[in-house]
Amino acid sequence: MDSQLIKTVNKLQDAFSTVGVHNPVDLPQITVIGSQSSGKSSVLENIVGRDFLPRGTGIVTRRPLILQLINRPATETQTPDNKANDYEDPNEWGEFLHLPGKKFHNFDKIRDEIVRDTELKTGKNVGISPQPINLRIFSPNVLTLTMVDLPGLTKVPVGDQPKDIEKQIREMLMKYITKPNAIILAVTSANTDLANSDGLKLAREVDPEGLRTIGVLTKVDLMDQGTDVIDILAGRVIPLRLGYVPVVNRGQRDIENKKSITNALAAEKAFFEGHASYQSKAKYCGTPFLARKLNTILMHHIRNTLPEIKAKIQNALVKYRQELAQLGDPLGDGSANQANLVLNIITEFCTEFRTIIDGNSNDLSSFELSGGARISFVFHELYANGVKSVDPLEQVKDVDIRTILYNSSFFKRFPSLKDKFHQVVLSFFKKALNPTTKLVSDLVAMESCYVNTGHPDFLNGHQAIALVNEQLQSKNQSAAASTGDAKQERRTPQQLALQTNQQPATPTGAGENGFFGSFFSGGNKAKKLGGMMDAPPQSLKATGALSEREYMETEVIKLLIQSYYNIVKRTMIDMVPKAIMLNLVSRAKKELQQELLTELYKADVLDELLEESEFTQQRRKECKKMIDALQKADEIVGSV
Ligand SMILES: Nc1nc2c(ncn2[C@@H]2O[C@H](COP(=O)(O)OP(=O)(O)OP(=O)(O)O)[C@@H](O)[C@H]2O)c(=O)[nH]1
Repeated sequence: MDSQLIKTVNKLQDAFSTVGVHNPVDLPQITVIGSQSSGKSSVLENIVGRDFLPRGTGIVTRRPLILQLINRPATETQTPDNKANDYEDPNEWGEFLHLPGKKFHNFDKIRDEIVRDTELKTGKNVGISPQPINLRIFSPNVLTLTMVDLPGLTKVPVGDQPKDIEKQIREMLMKYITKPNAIILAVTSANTDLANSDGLKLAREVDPEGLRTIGVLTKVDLMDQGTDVIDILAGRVIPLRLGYVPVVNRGQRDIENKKSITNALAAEKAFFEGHASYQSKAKYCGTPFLARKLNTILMHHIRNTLPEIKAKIQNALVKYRQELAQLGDPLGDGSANQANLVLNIITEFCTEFRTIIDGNSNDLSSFELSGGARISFVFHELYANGVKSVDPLEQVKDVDIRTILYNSSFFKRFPSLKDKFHQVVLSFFKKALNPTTKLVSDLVAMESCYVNTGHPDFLNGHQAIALVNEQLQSKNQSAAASTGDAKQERRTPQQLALQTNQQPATPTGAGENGFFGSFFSGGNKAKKLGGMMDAPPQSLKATGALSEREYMETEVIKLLIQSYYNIVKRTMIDMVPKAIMLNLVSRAKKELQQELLTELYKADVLDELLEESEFTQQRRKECKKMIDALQKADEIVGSV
């Protein structure tokens, strides 16, 4: 049952390794970290009992190695205890996930394959890669256990290694050890100061209380005479809840002399049993104890986390199934589905378009805003205020955003359809824009070619003169206040008449066609503005001070022009949005759908339009793979 649990997690690990995308379930595993040359590979090899890891200088471990050890009782004839590394034991073999079905009985070949596949993914001797190598070792001599060997923490890049190699390695290790279900095996050589241990320092960042970190002290044999690791083991230096295990691996010389692991393990046992400091606790020291301890810890950990893993698998399944449903099924070429799909997209698009337009025209304030902005463009002085008053979110409602997102996800799936849609809609609006622009410029031309002086809102001559007179009077009064009464005496009788709103018999020498004539005569008030300007009553002085009469004439003309413009502005404000509504908006509402149908709903373009984007095809594959893996995982955890 116990090793069954670990095997279950191994199967889960495999199930997710094939997916190639982020594993949604954080599986319990032992991650090995430590500085370079601290002895990580030696510890792993001792646990396995065979030499199979690459050795050399620099960063040897450049990709995570997920090592699954599976205890399997010997089924073949007895094999020697102390075998050479290339001894092909029928009871012991390794299998790589990337080479399914191929059994490696020769452990030298396992090492070669690790080197080969590492170089394949990362290049020779250069970078590191987070893509793991999955190796499963079956043996009667191992305890069922899963460990992840990670690159050693290094300080200085060597050779052509990237300059930021330290950061890259750190980030990769962090990714593994941050997961709450990771048990951290922090390897530190006993002949260095524990406080400076890179592995322990990193572990503390993610596990500050030391709840899921196990310390392994290597090179205990290399410690100075008279020193030992007893204080560390007793938790008096850096306490860890899971404790420390001291080990003795083969030294460099042992490796050069091809000392077998069997002999090395025997030497380790003898070392602890014969050492004054460790003799009494020898059964808590050495590699076999470490392997048993790891097996127990991992098992407990898996048992505790299994319910949570089951729930996570279920949740992830739901999520991926939903996403797959949203991506839709791949469409067979030329199927009736294609035509339906395009028809649906066109209908939905046009319905949304109309809803947005109708929604805005119902909402008077926002309609005025869009109409107003357009008019402001025509009438420059309103423009700035109009633009300033535009609140970009006023017309964008949450539901519109969701609609656009929904539509764009459709379009994300079919990029050609999106391009063609865009083209058709754009050219439709371009076509509709011509008559709209023509209508608006005709409106402006109509206003500029003829002024209706009989318009009920148009200021008449009497009112204009009275207004100017008032202005003049207040101007004179303020001048008199500063220079005495002399100025006031200069007022003409005519001014006085104007001031009392009396109608003078002949306004300042203008004839019947004169400037004020048409207003005072009370005859046909409709006159061409050009005609009014054609015969100015007096030549106005271009320079120098104006006489009061000249001043009055000028002011009256200005007032009349203003009055005329006010009427035109109101007309434009009223008419331009109507012109736009008529030729652009209503027409689009009525005809856009027909245009889209004519251009896009054609058998001969459907295949091209519905070519799915790379993203959709890729993501569908990923989702399917993930669902397969999760279903397998669900079955695996269901069987425990
Ligand atoms: N004497 C002695 N030497 C050891 C011990 N553990 C490791 N070594 C030696 O230390 C060196 C580094 O050991 P490795 O196991 O390669 O260390 P590593 O941490 O895997 O190194 P990288 O993968 O390069 O980071 C080798 O020469 C080992 O023989 C030990 O307990 N005692």
